[in-house]
Amino acid sequence: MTIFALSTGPGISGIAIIRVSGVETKKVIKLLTNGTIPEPRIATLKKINKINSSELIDEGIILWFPGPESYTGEDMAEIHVHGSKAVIDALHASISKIENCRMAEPGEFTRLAFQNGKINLLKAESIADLISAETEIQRQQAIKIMSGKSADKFNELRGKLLKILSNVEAKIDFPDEDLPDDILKEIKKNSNYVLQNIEKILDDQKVGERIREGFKITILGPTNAGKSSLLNCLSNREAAIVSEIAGTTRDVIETHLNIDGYPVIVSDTAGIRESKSEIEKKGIKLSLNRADEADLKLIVVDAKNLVISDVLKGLLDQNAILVINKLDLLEEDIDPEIKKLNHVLISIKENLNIDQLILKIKKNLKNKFIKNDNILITRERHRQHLKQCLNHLKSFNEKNEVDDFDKAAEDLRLATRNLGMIVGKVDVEEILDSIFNDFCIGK
Ligand SMILES: Nc1nc2c(c(=O)[nH]1)N(C=O)[C@@H](CNc1ccc(C(=O)N[C@@H](CCC(=O)O)C(=O)O)cc1)CN2
Ligand SMILES: Nc1nc2c(ncn2[C@@H]2O[C@H](COP(=O)(O)OP(=O)(O)OP(=O)(O)O)[C@@H](O)[C@H]2O)c(=O)[nH]1
Ligand SMILES: [K+]
Ligand SMILES: [Mg+2]
Repeated sequence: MTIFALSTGPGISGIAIIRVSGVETKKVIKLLTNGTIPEPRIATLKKINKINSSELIDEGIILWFPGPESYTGEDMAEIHVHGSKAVIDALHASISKIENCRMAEPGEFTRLAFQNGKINLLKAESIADLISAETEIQRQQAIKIMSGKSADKFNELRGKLLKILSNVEAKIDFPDEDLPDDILKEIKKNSNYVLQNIEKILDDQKVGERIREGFKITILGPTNAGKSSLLNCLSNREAAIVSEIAGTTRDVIETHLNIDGYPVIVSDTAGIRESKSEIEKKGIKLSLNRADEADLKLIVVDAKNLVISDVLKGLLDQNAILVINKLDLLEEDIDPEIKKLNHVLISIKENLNIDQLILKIKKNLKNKFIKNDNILITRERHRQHLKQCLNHLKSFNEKNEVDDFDKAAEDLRLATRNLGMIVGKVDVEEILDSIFNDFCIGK
């Protein structure tokens, strides 16, 4: 099957690129240009006609990449045309008429690249991350993984396990021969090395995932404290409705920010109070769920009504900042007990001390992004495989008895398999759909 898709973004653009991959690629070029195949990898200007007609669609540039030296490893072509809906539609319609040509699924070009051994699974995922990167740090992380350092590390660890496995299997094949002491020592050394490396990689404060998905800040507090006002103030736009009516916000409202290159998702939530309204109660439940997931909580309270409920007290941990708002209305001193908490006094109305709050947020953020190791886990999938690997390795280490060699070998095989799945070295067919469905079309 030959696939094709628009690889540049949708909407009007100066130029659009349609990519083709598969055995019929040459035929597609010939039929569209009524002519010869350009020199490989040389941009060549051509008149592009409707199939089986001399009606001109557009003048465009054709790039011909004969397989296997192409992105997917198959024969490929790029057709660069003017980026209008009409040109793209006409081109799509023409290519669809050619036998065995169909529109590509999301991520299908990259899936082919993986299946044809051009790239490993980590690289495929990081290409998707690079395409959706919005901030500098997200771009750097994606490029780092694309360059292959993490994959090298996982392959190195897997290699060590395979080495152990071959020794253990030798013992199973020749049960009468004891493993020499130096080999037993080597096995112990290597399995501990892998174990410690994985433990170190897992002990990462989820930095990689935070960079990929965004650092989660949740605004919480009693009704009318100014939570929605704070969201609007931080994101510089009217994202949420502000009113003097208590209970205005019911749903969670999110905005995406870029703070010094760090991706941040700020959520405004329903004010927390005793409520009889079923809708409001649902909103409050959502607020508390968000509090659980947050990397940082901004607990907003009204300076003139400084009672902190038990629920809010429970949320004031080391990942929380107490934001005392409406400083402009404050007449008396603040309770010294409250002053002991990690707090900041602001007025959104008078724009007082907002910079202090942002500084505090940045400090918290930067602390969370510190990481000494180069190996970054960017997805839950990687974490799960590493945890499984660790469990099997621990179970392997517990088996010292001579009779347990069979079971030990099985533990090792499973540990090795889980490491292999991260990079895509072993059969991962069942997880490919879920990985590539997140891609955009044309990639
Ligand atoms: N026009 C265009 N720009 C693009 C891409 C593309 O496909 N087309 N890319 C798409 O991702 C990225 C560049 N990545 C690419 C990766 C591999 C090959 C490729 O043809 N690889 C062959 C030959 C390698 C070589 O000659 O060095 C191969 O791996 O065998 C092309 C682009 C970004 N820019
Ligand atoms: N005086 C004063 N009023 C403020 C300040 N910040 C917000 N307000 C007002 O406080 C009221 C409530 O603000 P909101 O942002 O809607 O409060 P909220 O916490 O989102 O309220 P709910 O969504 O109902 O829980 C509005 O009338 C705001 O204009 C401030 O710094 N000073
Ligand atoms: K309100
Ligand atoms: Mg609100």
